[in-house]
Amino acid sequence: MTSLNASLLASSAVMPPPALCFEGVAFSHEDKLLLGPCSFTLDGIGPTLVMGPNGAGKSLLLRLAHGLLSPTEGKIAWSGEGRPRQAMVFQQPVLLRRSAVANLIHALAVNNIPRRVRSKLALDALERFGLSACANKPARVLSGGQQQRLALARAWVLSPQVLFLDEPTSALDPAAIKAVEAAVREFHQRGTRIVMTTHDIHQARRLAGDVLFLSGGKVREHTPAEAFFNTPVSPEAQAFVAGELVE
Ligand SMILES: Nc1ncnc2c1ncn2[C@@H]1O[C@H](COP(=O)(O)OP(=O)(O)OP(=O)(O)O)[C@@H](O)[C@H]1O
Repeated sequence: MTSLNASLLASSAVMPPPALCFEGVAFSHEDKLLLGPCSFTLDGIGPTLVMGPNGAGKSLLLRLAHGLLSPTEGKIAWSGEGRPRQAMVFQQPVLLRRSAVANLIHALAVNNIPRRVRSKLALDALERFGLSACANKPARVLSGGQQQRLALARAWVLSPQVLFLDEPTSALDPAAIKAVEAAVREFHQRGTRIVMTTHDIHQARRLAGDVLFLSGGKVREHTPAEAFFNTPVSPEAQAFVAGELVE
């Protein structure tokens, strides 16, 4: 491990992950309210799993939190000073037309990591994610599972304090899902705040520390995972956990 990663790791091990606070946040488009207004704070250890039916507003919530969209009302705040280091992994990985290792080196360069350590950090991350043999292959010819692991490796090299994952496993087979879930756990153990959407209730049971449940653009419930799965309170969450078709 390089001293750069070691020092980032040491700092994230002692620091609790930054808390995320939505205060009356809403997002409208062409006068149509799509999300909120919603207020909640993610200050537990997580991982936070964001669940709800299609169109509930899960991706919008993640994009707002990550800063890809601005709320039309309300405020999004982080504990600590400024914005934390954060990364996002999407359902379809967004990779550059270059080799796997070059994708990681590019991410390090964009984040001002010194040139002399970039190759070593990139190769270490590829090894960590079982991608050493693919280092020089074009990223876009990798399998779906390999591409998703590459997207995770790219997040990993940046030692994010917060990682958003938007349905990262919905296009993957069971073996690839297992690899992604193992990586999510490792980020979490490293002290990264995880906020992840999924449609897979079994996956949520495996990973969640707390659940944020949305339907119709509203946050219906935000509770520890055990309470959500055993004693959901809102009628929408009760129906969802019971396996009924919720709109
Ligand atoms: N940038 C945008 N501008 C306008 N409308 C949007 C935008 N992003 C999403 N929407 C709309 O907002 C609603 C919520 O979409 P969102 O993608 O957040 O749902 P979701 O819960 O993630 O759904 P799914 O489970 O199908 O991915 C949808 O009606 C969608 O069409």
